[in-house]
Amino acid sequence: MGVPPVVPRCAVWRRWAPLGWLTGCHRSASAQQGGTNAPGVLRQRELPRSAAPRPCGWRPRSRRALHAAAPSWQEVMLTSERYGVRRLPFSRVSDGDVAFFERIMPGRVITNAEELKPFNVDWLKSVRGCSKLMLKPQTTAEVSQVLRYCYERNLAVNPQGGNTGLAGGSVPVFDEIILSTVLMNRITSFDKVSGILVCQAGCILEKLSEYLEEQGFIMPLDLGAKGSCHIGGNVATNAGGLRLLRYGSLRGTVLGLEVVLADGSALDCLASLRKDNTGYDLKQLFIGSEGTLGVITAVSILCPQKPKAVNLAFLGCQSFAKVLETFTTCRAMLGEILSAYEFMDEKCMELVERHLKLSSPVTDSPFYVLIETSGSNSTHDEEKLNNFLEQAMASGLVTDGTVATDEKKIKTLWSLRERITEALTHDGYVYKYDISLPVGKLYDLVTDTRARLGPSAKNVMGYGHLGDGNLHLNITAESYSHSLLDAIEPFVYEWTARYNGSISAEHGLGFKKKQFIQYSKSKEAILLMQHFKAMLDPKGILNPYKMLPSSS
Ligand SMILES: O=C(O)CC[C@@H](O)C(=O)O
Ligand SMILES: [Zn+2]
Repeated sequence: MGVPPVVPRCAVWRRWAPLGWLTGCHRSASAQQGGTNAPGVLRQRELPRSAAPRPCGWRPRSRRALHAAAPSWQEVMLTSERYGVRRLPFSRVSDGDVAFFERIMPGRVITNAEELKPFNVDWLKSVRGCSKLMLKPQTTAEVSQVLRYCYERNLAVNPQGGNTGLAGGSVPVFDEIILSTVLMNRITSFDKVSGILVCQAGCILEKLSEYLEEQGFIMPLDLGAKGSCHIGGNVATNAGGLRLLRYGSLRGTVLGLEVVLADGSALDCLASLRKDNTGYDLKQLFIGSEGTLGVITAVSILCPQKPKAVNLAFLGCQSFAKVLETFTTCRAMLGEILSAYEFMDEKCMELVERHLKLSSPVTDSPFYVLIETSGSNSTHDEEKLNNFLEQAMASGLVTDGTVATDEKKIKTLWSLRERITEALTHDGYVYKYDISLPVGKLYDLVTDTRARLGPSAKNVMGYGHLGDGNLHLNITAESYSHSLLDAIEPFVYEWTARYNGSISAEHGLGFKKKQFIQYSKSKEAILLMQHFKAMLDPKGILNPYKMLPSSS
């Protein structure tokens, strides 16, 4: 990637370069990033240009690379041992069960222990189950058959998409049958007039994005795990991501769902309507239910028009107060074209540089912000952005920065933020907290946690979706330790509850946070959730040990 020679380099303060240039003293990203995760390499368009519905189950881009670099499966302690969990009295998978599944989906029944290993461990290598069976249905009818059988036999089931979850919700705790959506990867329809996409649950988010982009649309959500995560898993966890500020949450953009319930009955709520006020909105029950109420098999989702002009500014700020002020200023000055406002602290930058060999495009600062604009008129958008940047500069809100309009350069800048999670996995064991807070208090939690843990933590850092009031507080240590965990929890949850925050903004509760739900939900609300669970899944076979605390 060439840097325009006319741009002043490495000055203490640089003038803003014309939009579309990456300014400053960063080294060539293409020479340094390498690896299969490098932007541009990973997001090559693989889809043919035809608009016809097609499967979208291409090989995920990033999980392989990450798994290759991380510790081996055997090093991950069994969840049941680490957390002292007792197995519930479900039946155990018998040879007869395997024979039944082989009959209904020949060749798509995995019992080989080696093959099963990656699906028993989460992406973070923090929880591990010991499932002996994975099933790969292709149709809703097959999911129905499987669940009907499991329900009768009292066999526990762990629905699994791309296994990119960060709260331990996507892998078994014991020997639950893994019900993978990996082969449910067909796009059913896309309506260019309404922008409504209907697809199976196992479509990979990035493949959907590529498919839509060919037609002038985008997915309303975007996240770092896009190369592996499945849309069904996104909906099941109500994933937020980088575009929520602009397009809202999946609770608004998902228009319909098809779900198979625990007893195998299929619930068709796959509406493709913007408006539908006929009775309770049942699909909302399954959005964010983390596979505990039903298995999502198909999704109908409203997709925005692809913006014609996208700009990304990467800026350095001297304090968190300036990060906040920059946000209010840019919201006021950019208005409708603001599409993302993300922040990261200097620790995050240090770790992406050290572990991923990415390079910062700006001079070292205590905080960095990424501001994305998306609009339909590049002249108008650039003028607005320039005005904002001049003002931010003149008033000392930001002390350094760079701007990109070129798609490749935008991706390079985004990767500094998107790949923090990956960088942290190379730093040791990661304790992960995904907190919603009043935005003004967001970084205080990082500072207080850092002060509390002192040298017992290797690194404590904060980043996230500032525009959504969502902090990702991450703590690394050489290895997992009970005593460090005890120092963090419930401290972080109590702190969050004190400011009426949420202990899970977008990652869900999964296995790791289910016992702490009471910090964010009232007793009555939890009880009602348990009633819903008991009504829809009376035997509790769907994703047991997750999301809700045990009622006893
Ligand atoms: O790793 C994390 O804590 C956050 C992951 C993801 O939600 C992100 O925003 O990058
Ligand atoms: Zn996030």
